[in-house]
Amino acid sequence: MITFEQVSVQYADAPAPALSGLDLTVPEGELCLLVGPSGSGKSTLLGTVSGLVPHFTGGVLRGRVTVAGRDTREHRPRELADVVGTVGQDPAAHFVTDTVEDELAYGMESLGLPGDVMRRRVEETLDLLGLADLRDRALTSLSGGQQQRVAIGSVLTVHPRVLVLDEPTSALDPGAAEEVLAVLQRLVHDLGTTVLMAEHRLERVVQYADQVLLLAPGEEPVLGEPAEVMAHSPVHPPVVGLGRLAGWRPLPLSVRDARRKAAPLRERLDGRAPAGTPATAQTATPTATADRLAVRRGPVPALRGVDLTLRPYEITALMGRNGAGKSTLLGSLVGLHAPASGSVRVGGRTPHRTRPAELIREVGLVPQDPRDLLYGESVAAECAAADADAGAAPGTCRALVERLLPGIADTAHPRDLSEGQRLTLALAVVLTARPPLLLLDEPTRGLDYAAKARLVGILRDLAAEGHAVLLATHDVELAAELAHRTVILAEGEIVADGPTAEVVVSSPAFAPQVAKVLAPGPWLTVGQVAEALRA
Ligand SMILES: Nc1ncnc2c1ncn2[C@@H]1O[C@H](COP(=O)(O)OP(=O)(O)OP(=O)(O)O)[C@@H](O)[C@H]1O
Ligand SMILES: Nc1ncnc2c1ncn2[C@@H]1O[C@H](COP(=O)(O)OP(=O)(O)OP(=O)(O)O)[C@@H](O)[C@H]1O
Repeated sequence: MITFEQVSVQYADAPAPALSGLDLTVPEGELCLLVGPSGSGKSTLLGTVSGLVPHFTGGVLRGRVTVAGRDTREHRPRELADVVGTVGQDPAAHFVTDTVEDELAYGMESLGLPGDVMRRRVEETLDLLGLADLRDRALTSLSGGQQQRVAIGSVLTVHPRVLVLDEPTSALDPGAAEEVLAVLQRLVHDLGTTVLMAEHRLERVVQYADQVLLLAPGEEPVLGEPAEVMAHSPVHPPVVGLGRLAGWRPLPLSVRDARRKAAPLRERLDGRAPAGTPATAQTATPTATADRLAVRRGPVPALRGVDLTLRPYEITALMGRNGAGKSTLLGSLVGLHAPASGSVRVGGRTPHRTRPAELIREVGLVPQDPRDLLYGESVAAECAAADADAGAAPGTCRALVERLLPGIADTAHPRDLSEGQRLTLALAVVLTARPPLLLLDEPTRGLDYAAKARLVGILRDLAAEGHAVLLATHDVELAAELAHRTVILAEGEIVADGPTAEVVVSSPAFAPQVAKVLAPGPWLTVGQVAEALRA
């Protein structure tokens, strides 16, 4: 269905090709998962299929890519729209209408489908993606995850033969991610749709893949059975890490398969406990507090009666369904939203009444879309500005970028960076200021496991020095790895608040893979298990 013949892509000014030597076929009716480190060329590869590369991105495409027999270099994306549906990494950037319902219908309208078919498919899709209550809403008023659902829905309504999806679950809560993947699997099995999908959170997707295509810089692309590729892949989900550690063959790809093999490991671990996270200073003066905080976003009561205290030395994960109010809470802590009632204090100040120049000494936010923070013309300029704003020694920000994700060019324009590279830059800009309170909104989009591990290291160091960290995330593995404490929001209210191990294990939606495999044991991460086995 999709063929690549000797494909390579070279962007202007880039030192090396983003993609080279790609020679393979994705058969009809299969779900092919594209994996590889940040910046390895996944989005570029997807772009050659949807026609965005090189028509919209620039650069030179060599070789030939065909989809359903059409050469993507000779057909612009519009002329491929009846066969290929594409969801990019930044859904909001590609919306063409103003409301949810119009957006879902738009693709069908441009293909001239009959009105009754359009009506039916819009209704089906609203239900399928949990969007029925939002049908009349302006797209700009949606939360990040709600926008991503609309973007996925708008390509599903067209029933294209090929779906090209770039990190389609990155902003989705765990439940929604499972639902979307179940829908995709049904399209593959029942309608013979071909799906090509890039994703970093392999724990969510690898068990649905028929084939895995691994890209790694400087190495030949590898296409194969998921279990075979995972046995050697540098990026792999926790269940595979556990399987490799325990020597399970064949390698399990799902929690269910791993549980079947786990009895001996559970016995070996019996009577041991994970090394506890160091106790935090409960007595320290709070860094920030919310007191009966209520915030409205338009007509929506986004936060209701929120009581929260954030302390130095503590890393807190903020979790909850799409639209639960996570971004709103982070925004309130940096003064973006005034309380409707109740109060919020950060470093003794009231954020929405504090001048930005003063507030940045108290609190820094890495927003859900890192573009909101980046204005420079190059990586070097952005870093120099960050050093100056923070009064940090020249080179501080650049060193942080290098530590998080090595190899990003100084001269690159932030606009041209891969998703993970851009997030890395935004993280470094905020970390340069070393504010006492650090807020991160979904900080692992586009990041591979190695970059995530380095981010974990940096945040742990900051917490150990007395910074308070609050991260809103759908990444249950990250929360398990990093957070001392987990707070769960539901419809604007806090419904759970306690030590991460207790909060996440008691909830199937938020439990990490290792906890599910080794339940009822107290284990959350592969690292904890490895350490216990060494001891
Ligand atoms: N339009 C462009 N101009 C110049 N360089 C680009 C452009 N788009 C991407 N690149 C570079 O090409 C390389 C591959 O980027 P790509 O977005 O394909 O990676 P990726 O594997 O999708 O990364 P991520 O996992 O972070 O999304 C990166 O080094 C990136 O900086
Ligand atoms: N301008 C607005 N008008 C109406 N409703 C809004 C507006 N802005 C936000 N909302 C709603 O407020 C609620 C909270 O949004 P918020 O972005 O805080 O959610 P979230 O928990 O961060 O979600 P996600 O996980 O999807 O990022 C959502 O239901 C959202 O649709």
